[in-house]
Amino acid sequence: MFLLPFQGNPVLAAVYLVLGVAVAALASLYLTTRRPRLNFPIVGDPDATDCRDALVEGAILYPDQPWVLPLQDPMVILPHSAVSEIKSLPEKQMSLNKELYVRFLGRYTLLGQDDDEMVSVIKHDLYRSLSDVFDNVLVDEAIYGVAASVGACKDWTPLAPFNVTARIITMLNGRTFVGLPLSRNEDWIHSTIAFTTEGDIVAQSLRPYPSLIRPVVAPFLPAVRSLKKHQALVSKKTQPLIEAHFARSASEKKDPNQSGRLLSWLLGKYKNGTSPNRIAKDYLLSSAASIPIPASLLTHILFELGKRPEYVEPLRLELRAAVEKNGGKFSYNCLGSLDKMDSFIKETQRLNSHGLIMMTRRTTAKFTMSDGTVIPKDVSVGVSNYGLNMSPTIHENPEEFRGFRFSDLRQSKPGVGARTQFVSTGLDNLNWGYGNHACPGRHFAAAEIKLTLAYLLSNYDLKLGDDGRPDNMIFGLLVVPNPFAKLLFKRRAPIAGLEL
Ligand code: HEM
Repeated sequence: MFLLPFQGNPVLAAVYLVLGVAVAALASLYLTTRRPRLNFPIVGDPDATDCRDALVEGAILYPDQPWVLPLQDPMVILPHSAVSEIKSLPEKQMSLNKELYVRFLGRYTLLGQDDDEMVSVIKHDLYRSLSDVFDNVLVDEAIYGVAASVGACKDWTPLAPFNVTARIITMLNGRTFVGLPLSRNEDWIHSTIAFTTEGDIVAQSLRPYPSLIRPVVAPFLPAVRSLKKHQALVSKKTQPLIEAHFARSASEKKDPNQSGRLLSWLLGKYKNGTSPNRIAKDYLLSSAASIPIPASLLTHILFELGKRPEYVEPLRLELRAAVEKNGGKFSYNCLGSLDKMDSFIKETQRLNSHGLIMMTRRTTAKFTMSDGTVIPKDVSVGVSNYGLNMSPTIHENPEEFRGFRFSDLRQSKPGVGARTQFVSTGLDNLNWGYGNHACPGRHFAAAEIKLTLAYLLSNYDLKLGDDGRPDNMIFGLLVVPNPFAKLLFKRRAPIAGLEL
């Protein structure tokens, strides 16, 4: 019989085990740090947590050529002119999913895993039915969500706006995606929000380990276990809905009042059936895209309104006029009349965009740019969004917050209309991305944000606390509002047609 050298000797076995792990760690370290050689200049401090200075410096030093931002996983910053070259490239050339999977450790966080069915449902079904979903599902849920999340506030009441907006957005999404009663289930709401915020903690806690070691370490990390728990809960709670869907007749499935339309559209894509785990994954991936970013933007909007109370009355006047014009009722029809609100939201996004870098992709094949520059395979690339949002050639006095910048522009320069809407995408506006991956949920997001803001403005006064408008928090490429900072809310007499 073949005998292993340590058999029967526990001390030797332990030595072999330690040696084995060390060799695996070294091999893994070698493999993970063995990156394609990048012959581009490096700009910025590898230890900086805020890359804005590097983006400004890089744009001055190398406006027309790629340079490297020395993140832990370095990123090649491409010149703005590259946007039109990369915007429509297929996954086999440049991949958004691969970038997400590698940068955010998708094996553990799910990010970057395949969710084509869900993307298609958001891009096509949800977009086509938006006005119907808005009037029959979202308005009712906004009334419930705002009242339940902000509360009575008879006197000035301090609340952390991110908690409020994340709950409201989660309820609006949930009502559209899975319907009542599940969408208001507290465990469901908690797990959905927690999944989207804890993913980053998982990525951060696992990133320092070499990739071969991560599967060994991961099961012991509390953050990873917690993420798995949320996944399991969503999977368990979705199962009866999936069974009910497949048991319903074709005519029942077409019922416009049927709850949880998005789930129904999604299940329609899985003609040969699917599993609760797969649906949970689709749902959680879409939640990662559709909860933190709109909730953060709404939070920034509330902070900006607290800082600039002079905008509140003009926005309320516009709301009142829109509702009156629409027969005293707030519905999807009103959104087209909310020109100032659209501008205020877009200006807030411009100065607080969640991404300092956009068009982030990973090359899945060698890529030769039109000027002959070669980007090797397996390289992370992106374009400075901060540079565009702060560009004086695109925005007059870019440092200045002008809430009605875009509505004024639309008035004074007829013809710029479509390009300056909040939902517009373009070469000069990457806040939603651009090209084949441009955010497919942006029309839905804009509708949710306007709806929530309308009910908040109508029913509450708000003001900043003594500490003023809190600074944003910057983590590498990401900008988030301070989730702990508070705003004060107080109930007011509502605008007719926008009561809670
Ligand atoms: C203010 C809110 C939002 C912002 C600023 C935003 C922004 C973005 C950006 C920048 C991208 C990447 C585009 C690219 O790299 O070219 C993206 C992708 C995506 N977004 Fe959004 N998003 C928002 C809300 C939403 C919502 C509400 C949904 C779902 C209903 C959603 C679903 C998605 C999906 C599925 C993708 C991936 C698209 C693909 O793989 O092709 N987003 N979003």
